[in-house]
Amino acid sequence: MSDASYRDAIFSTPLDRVARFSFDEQVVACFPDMIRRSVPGYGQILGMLGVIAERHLRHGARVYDLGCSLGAAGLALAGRLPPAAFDYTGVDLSPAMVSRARETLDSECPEHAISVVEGDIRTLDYRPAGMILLNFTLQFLPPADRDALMRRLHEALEPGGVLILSEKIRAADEQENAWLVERYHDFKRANGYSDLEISQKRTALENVLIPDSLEAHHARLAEAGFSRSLTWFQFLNFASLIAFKE
Ligand SMILES: Nc1ncnc2c1ncn2[C@@H]1O[C@H](C[S@+](CC[C@H]([NH3+])C(=O)[O-])CC(=O)[O-])[C@@H](O)[C@H]1O
Ligand SMILES: O=C(O)C(=O)Cc1ccccc1
Repeated sequence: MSDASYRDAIFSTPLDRVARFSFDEQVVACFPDMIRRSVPGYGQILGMLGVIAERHLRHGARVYDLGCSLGAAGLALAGRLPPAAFDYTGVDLSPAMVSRARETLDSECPEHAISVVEGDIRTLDYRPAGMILLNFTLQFLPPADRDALMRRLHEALEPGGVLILSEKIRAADEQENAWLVERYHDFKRANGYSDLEISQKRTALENVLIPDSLEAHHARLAEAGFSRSLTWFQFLNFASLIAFKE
């Protein structure tokens, strides 16, 4: 397997039938480029994970990165924290993502305690953790499965632990939502995506990526038992929340 990364051109030519979006080999091969050009604030959020961990993570505690894809959050943490500071477990359902993540993390941060598990975050057996990351992953779960997962994650966190939840969001107000979605498409255009790419990817993501509103996220976190949550980052219709376990 090569570790080359390609420019995302998946939706650049007209497709007879646009298939449901999936995290297959084709997506894995261009994923770093796709996510950086498609998620406003992605790099800034990653950069803050280590900063937040420095303030909130008990020394040596476990960090779960759920839906870790290529392990970018693990790399970001390892770039800022020494090896003894944390024990990283990345989890992803896509075998193609998991094998690439293992290769990258093994070669980029051999000193850090890092493991990557292929599995479904809905059924994983969680061990106690100091920090749980859901960086643009919850949005891909069926909405009916989201509340139960959040309750299990709250249970797995140690007292004083934090959960970081980054998501594409839907504004509760329709007019506000339409403006954010239009400017998001402008953002993608400014990053080199054509109208065809934007519209075919939108079709592929229908009923696959289902955004909630910020209000729904905060309400779910409260119901799961988190004593406090706040939105620490927003750029267009993408946001990141932090939730605290007492
Ligand atoms: N049930 C599931 N169980 C495990 N993994 C899942 C599941 N459903 C989806 N995934 C995985 O969640 C990841 C979502 S991408 C995360 C980016 C990363 N966090 C990053 O910081 O670069 C976000 C995006 O592409 O917008 C994919 O790798 C899926 O295979
Ligand atoms: O590209 C989009 O339209 C998105 O919503 C972001 C995204 C980024 C990477 C994979 C799937 C969705």
